[in-house]
Amino acid sequence: MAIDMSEKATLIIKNISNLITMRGPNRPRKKEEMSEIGLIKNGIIAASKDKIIYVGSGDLPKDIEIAQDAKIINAQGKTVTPGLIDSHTHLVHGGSREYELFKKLEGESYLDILSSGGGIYDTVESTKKASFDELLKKAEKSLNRMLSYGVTTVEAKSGYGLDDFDTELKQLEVIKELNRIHPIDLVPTFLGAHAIPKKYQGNVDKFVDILITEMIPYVAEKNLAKFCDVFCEKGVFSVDQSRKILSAAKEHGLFLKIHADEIEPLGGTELAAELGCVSADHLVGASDEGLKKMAENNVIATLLPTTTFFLQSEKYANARKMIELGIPIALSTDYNPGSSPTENLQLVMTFGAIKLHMNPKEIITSVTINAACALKLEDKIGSLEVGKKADMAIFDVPNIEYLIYHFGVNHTQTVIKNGEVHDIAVVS
Ligand SMILES: N=CN[C@@H](CCC(=O)O)C(=O)O
Ligand SMILES: [Zn+2]
Repeated sequence: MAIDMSEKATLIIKNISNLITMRGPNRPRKKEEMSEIGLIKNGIIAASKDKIIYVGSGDLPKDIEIAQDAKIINAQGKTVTPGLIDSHTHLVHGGSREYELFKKLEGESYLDILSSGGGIYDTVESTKKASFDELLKKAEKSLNRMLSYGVTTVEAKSGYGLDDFDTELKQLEVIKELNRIHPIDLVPTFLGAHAIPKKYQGNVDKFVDILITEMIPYVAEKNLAKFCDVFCEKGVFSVDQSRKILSAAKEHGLFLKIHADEIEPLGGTELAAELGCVSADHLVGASDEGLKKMAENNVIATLLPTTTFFLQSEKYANARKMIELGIPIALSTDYNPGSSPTENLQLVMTFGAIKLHMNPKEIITSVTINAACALKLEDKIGSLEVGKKADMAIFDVPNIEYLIYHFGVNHTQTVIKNGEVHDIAVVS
């Protein structure tokens, strides 16, 4: 096992029944690699402040110095994984849309609700009305929940201001502030192209122009986002409009994501391959041709099965076909007030098994190293290896199969973020 003896251990987790390291190359894992989780039985892991300095089994080598006030955790009977990564969320928003669930139960579709001025537009109004502090407090509560589920890094999008740039910026500033005050690391994404603003419904190209010439350059220049995203969907942004927006973002140095073929097979998957998006997300309606192109161009598929569930759709993304084609998969909550109001990534993992037919090892890969790659953070997080961040979750479960099987509850006992210990109240 690799070892760094230059610093004293400040945290040791020992007697770990199942230590899931995810060790291996710092790149997206595909095909059979998605089932290589680097399991160590009777594992031990040591960190010096926020960095991992040792990963192995049995005892710590004698030559590692232990700090006097080192924290030692006994993880007998437990399972330890890299801190989970939620790589697609709409974390910062005002209000809620519980009424929409019941409209959908009465037969209205998500896109019907959106085209009649509800859905995302409803949240745009609530987010405009909410103060910076109100948005901050609400998102902080969600982040606390996410941390409690074992999540240590979260992507967060704007997208509830649209043409109201001040609201878009307010969301991005809230994300920046949360990054400062909350243990979870946040990765900001600009999603001004989340719906056609009501004012531009007859003139979408004008809004695309504003996005390209004003909003994206400003967001990039002020370093307010790492990624740019577009909702490419029937009745929202077309493939051509999405191409224009994402190409401009690329020119301004932003990495790309796309909400692609979520409901209708429009061609967002093909566009993701053409532009070299880091990830294409949703993909329920993706064409076989589009998927082949994604595989050829190393685009990660971020799948969001709780969204499909909550939209009450019969058809889920074809994860097995994607894995067969060599597309790396990340799994995420898509936490948002309309189509996936849950912060529970453990629940998403269960959906990964039951609805996407992924095996437990593929599922763990999808919420650790592949999710890290979907955020371009694979050099820092996603696996437990010397030199990487001390971000880990200790689950009170005998194996990862159990974590996925006993569903809808929280199995986290302790979360380690940047080497800091956060105890989570579990019922045992
Ligand atoms: N589909 C577009 N955006 C979100 C939903 C946002 C909302 O409904 O507020 C999604 O990824 O599911
Ligand atoms: Zn989304």
